[in-house]
Parts: sequence; structure tokens; C-alpha cells
Amino acid sequence: ETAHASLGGSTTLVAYFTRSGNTRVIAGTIHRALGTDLFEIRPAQSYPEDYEATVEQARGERDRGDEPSLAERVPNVGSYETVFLGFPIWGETAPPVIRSFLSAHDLQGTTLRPFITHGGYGLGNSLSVLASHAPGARIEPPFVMEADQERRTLNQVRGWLGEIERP
Ligand SMILES: Cc1cc2nc3c(=O)[nH]c(=O)nc-3n(C[C@H](O)[C@H](O)[C@H](O)COP(=O)(O)O)c2cc1C
Repeated sequence: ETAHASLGGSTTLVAYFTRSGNTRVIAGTIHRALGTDLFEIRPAQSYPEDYEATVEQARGERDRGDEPSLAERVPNVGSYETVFLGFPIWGETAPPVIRSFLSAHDLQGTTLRPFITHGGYGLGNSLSVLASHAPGARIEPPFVMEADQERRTLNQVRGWLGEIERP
């Protein structure tokens, strides 16, 4: 067990990727409500702290079809009957690391329950990415939630900072 995983022998797993934390709130809620195992999907190389740099990197990875390496894999993924899979929409699709996650874990025969957050522009083609990268999984209709965009926060804070005297 690590800081990023709580794997206690449940037959249900919540696996999620997050940058700004919106998806983590949902993951934690499912984990506590249902007593599931919990796993944070992390790339081996973290994304930049800077938002715009992350958007730029993610766009390149998407366009090239990159599947960035994972920091860790789920041990014994075959022992789970149900996997709740959570992620934010990035560039109108699932983040590249979600494709890596699905490619690295055999979910044949598993029930996949997606939970997806987006900043107001909807699911894009993320569901077809799940279908193509999780062959043999039974994909249930997703839970979808609009959640705060880091971009909006950034713009508001920059506006505020522009109004105050520089220290
Ligand atoms: C790199 C990047 C790309 C994004 N692209 C989209 C997008 O195409 N459509 C959209 O509605 N929201 C987009 N967003 C907003 C996130 O999907 C939304 O804020 C989400 O709730 C963030 O989840 P998190 O806090 O778990 O990281 C993007 C955010 C980031 C960081």
C-alpha cells in the first residue's frame, strides 16, 4: 500500500486520474460510500505545474497518440469484477494516460463504470476511446459532471492581480 493506493482485497476498484482535484473528490466519495479499493493513475513523469504548459503537452500527446508510461500499475487487476474509472476531459477526449492505463491492464470481463468531469464542453470522443482501449469490458453509462476549470480560476486571479499594486 502506498500514498496513492489503498488496495485491500475488495472486488471493486476505483481508479482515477486528476490534475486539479475535481475527479479525486468523486473518486474518494465512491471509495468511502462503497468501501472499494482505490488507485490513483499517475504518469511516470508528472505534468508541468503550469496550466498552459500542460495543455500544450497534452495536445501534442493526443495528436501523436502517445501513451505515456505509468508510475505504477494495479496489481492483480483481474481480481476486480467492477472498475470505476475516473478522469477529466482533456482536449475533447480522455487524457493520454487513460489510454496507457487501459492498454496496460486487461479488463476483459470487467464491468467498467466511467466517471468523467469536464469544464463545460462535454465528453468529446472519450467514450469511444474507452470502447477501443478496453476490449471485452462491459462499459456502463458514465457519470458525467461539469466541474471548475483551472483556466477560469487562473483568468480570474490574473485579473485581480492586474488590479492591485505590485508589491
Ligand atoms: C490539459 C487540459 C485540457 C482540458 N480540456 C478540456 C476540454 O477539452 N473540454 C472541457 O470541457 N474541459 C477541459 N478541461 C477542463 C477539465 O476537464 C475540468 O476542469 C476537469 O474537471 C478537471 O478535472 P481534475 O480537477 O480532476 O483534473 C481541460 C483541462 C486541462 C488541464
